[in-house]
Amino acid sequence: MNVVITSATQKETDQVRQSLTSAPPLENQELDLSFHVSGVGLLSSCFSISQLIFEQHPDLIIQAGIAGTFDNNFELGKVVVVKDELLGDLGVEEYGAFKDLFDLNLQTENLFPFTGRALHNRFLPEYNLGGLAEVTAITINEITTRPTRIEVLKAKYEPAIESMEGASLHYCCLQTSTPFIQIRAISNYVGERDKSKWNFKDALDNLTNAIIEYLKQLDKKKK
Ligand SMILES: O=C(O)c1cccc(C(=O)CC[C@H]2O[C@@H](n3cnc4c(=O)[nH]cnc43)[C@H](O)[C@@H]2O)c1
Repeated sequence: MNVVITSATQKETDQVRQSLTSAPPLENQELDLSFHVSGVGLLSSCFSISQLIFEQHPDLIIQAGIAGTFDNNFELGKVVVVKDELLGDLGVEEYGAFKDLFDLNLQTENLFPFTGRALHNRFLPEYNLGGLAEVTAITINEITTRPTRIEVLKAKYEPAIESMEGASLHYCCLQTSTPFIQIRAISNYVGERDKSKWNFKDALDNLTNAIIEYLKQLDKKKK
C-alpha cells in the first residue's frame, strides 16, 4: 500500500521519521511509506499535493500537522482528525460580517466536491482507525488574530481548529478520489501570538505517537 505522510513543514514530521528509523514499529511491512512537505498555506500545498497525487498515485495520504484551536476546553497537545473542512477567509468582510463564496453566490453549495459548504472526508468511516475525535476545521490564509474576527468565525462555522493547508488536502483528494486523513495536534489557542505560550513539544510528541499508532493499525489492517 502506497502511503504518503504530508506536512506543511518538515519539523512537523521529523520525529515520526526518527521513530521509524531508530526502532521500526511496523511488523508486517505492508506499507510503502514516504514523506512529502507541501509548504505553508493553501497556494503552495494545493499545487504540491496535486502534483504528488498525479505523479505518485498514493493509496492513502495522511496530512500530519499542528493547528490552533478555537475551543478553550481543548488541552494543548490534543490530537484530532478533521471530518469537515471549510474555507475560512475566502470572501469579503463588510459591515462587520464575513461573506464567503457561497453567500456571494460565487460557489454552489453541494456542488462537488462540496457537501453543504464543507469539504467532507467521506473516507473516515474506513480510515479513522484509532477512532480519534472528529472535528470541523477551517483553513485560512491569514492566521486569525483579532478577537472580533475569532467570534465571527466561531459563530459562522463552529470550527474546533484552524490550519493553513487542510482545505488543500480535502479538495485535491476529493477531486481525485484519493483516500486521505488529516491528523492535527493542537499547538495553540487561536489568536495567541506569543509563541512562548504555544506548546510545540506536547503537540509534536502527541502527533508523532498518534501517527505511529495509526501506521501500526493500518499495517495490521492491510495484512
Ligand atoms: O517553531 C517550531 O518549533 C515549529 C515546529 C513545528 C511547526 C511549526 C510551524 O510553524 C507550523 C506551521 C503550521 O501550523 C499550522 N498552525 C498552527 N497554529 C495555527 C493557527 O493558530 N492558525 C493557523 N494555522 C496554524 C499551520 O497549518 C501552519 O502551516 C513551527
